[in-house]
Amino acid sequence: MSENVVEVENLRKTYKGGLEALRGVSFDIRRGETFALLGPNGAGKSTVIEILEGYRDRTSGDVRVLGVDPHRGGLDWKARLGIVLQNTGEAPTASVRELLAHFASFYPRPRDVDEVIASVGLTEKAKVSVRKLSGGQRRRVDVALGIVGRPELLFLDEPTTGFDPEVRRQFWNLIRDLQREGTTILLTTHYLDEAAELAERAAIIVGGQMASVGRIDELGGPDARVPLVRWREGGETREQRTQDPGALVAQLYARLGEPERLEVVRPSLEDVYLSFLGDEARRTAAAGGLA
Ligand SMILES: Nc1ncnc2c1ncn2[C@@H]1O[C@H](COP(=O)(O)OP(=O)(O)OP(=O)(O)O)[C@@H](O)[C@H]1O
Repeated sequence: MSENVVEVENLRKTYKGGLEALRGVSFDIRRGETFALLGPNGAGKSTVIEILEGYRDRTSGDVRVLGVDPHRGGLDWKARLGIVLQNTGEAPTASVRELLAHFASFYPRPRDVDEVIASVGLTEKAKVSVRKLSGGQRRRVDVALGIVGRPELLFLDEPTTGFDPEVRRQFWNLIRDLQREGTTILLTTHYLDEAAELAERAAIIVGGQMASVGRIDELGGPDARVPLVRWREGGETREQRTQDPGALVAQLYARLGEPERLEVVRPSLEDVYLSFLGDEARRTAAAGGLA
C-alpha cells in the first residue's frame, strides 16, 4: 500500500523569457494520502500542479503520475484524474445538474450526479444556471466537477478560496469522505489551518525550491515545534523553549508563585511556515537578490 501515486524528481521549469519558476523540486505522494503544497504567491505551486496534470511542459526532471509521464498521458490516464483548477473561465448557462451530468458522461465509472450535488451542498441550486450562482457556489460546482468522475488522484488548487467559514467546514467533511474512500489528493492552499486539518504531509515551496517536506507535524524539523514558555519576571518578559513545558511551569510556580503573564505556546503550522518565509527572505537578501 506504500505505492507512490505521484513521483517528482528534480523538477525544473523555466518559462519563456527566462523566469525559473521551479528550481529542482522533488517529492512523492503515496496512494491514499493527502499531500499539501504550500508556499507564497508565485512560489511555483500551480506550475507544479499543471505539469503533473499534463497541461504544461517541464524543462527537466522526472515526473510520474499514476505511473505515467504526464507528457504521454492518454485519455484513459486523464479519466483517472480529478482536477479543480484555480481559475475557471466563464460560467456556463447550463444548470448545475446539466453541467455535472454532461461531465459525468465522459467517465467510465462516474459518481451519482445528485449525490455529488448534495455533497457540495448545492441540491437547492441543482436546476439553477451556473451563471446565476454566487462566487462561492460556483467554486463548489468546480469541486463537484473535479470529483464526479470518481478520480483516483484529485488535484485541488486553492479549492476553498471565497468559501464562507461554514461552507469551508462542509468542504472539509467532503474531503474526509473522499479520503475514507481512498482518494489520493494533492492540495494547494493559502489556509494553513486547512492544510493542517486535511493533509498528512506537506511541502513548502519558496522561490521554486523546496524549503521543507514531511509530515505536517514534523515540518521544519524537531526544533521548529518545541513549545515556548513565556512569563514576566522582575519587570522583564522571559521565554524558554522546552520539550517539557509542564515541568518548567511547575518550577516557575515553586519559585515565583503564580507567574505573571504566563503563556505556553506550541508553534503551529503557520508559525513554522512563516519562519521559512523569513529564512528565505534573509537568504535572498544575503545573496544580494531581492528580499
Ligand atoms: N505562463 C507563464 N509564463 C511566464 N511566467 C509564468 C507563467 N505562469 C507562471 N509564471 C511565473 O512563474 C512563477 C510561479 O508561478 P505559479 O503560478 O506557479 O505560482 P503559485 O505558487 O501557484 O502562486 P499563487 O499562490 O499566486 O497561485 C511566478 O513568478 C509566475 O509569475
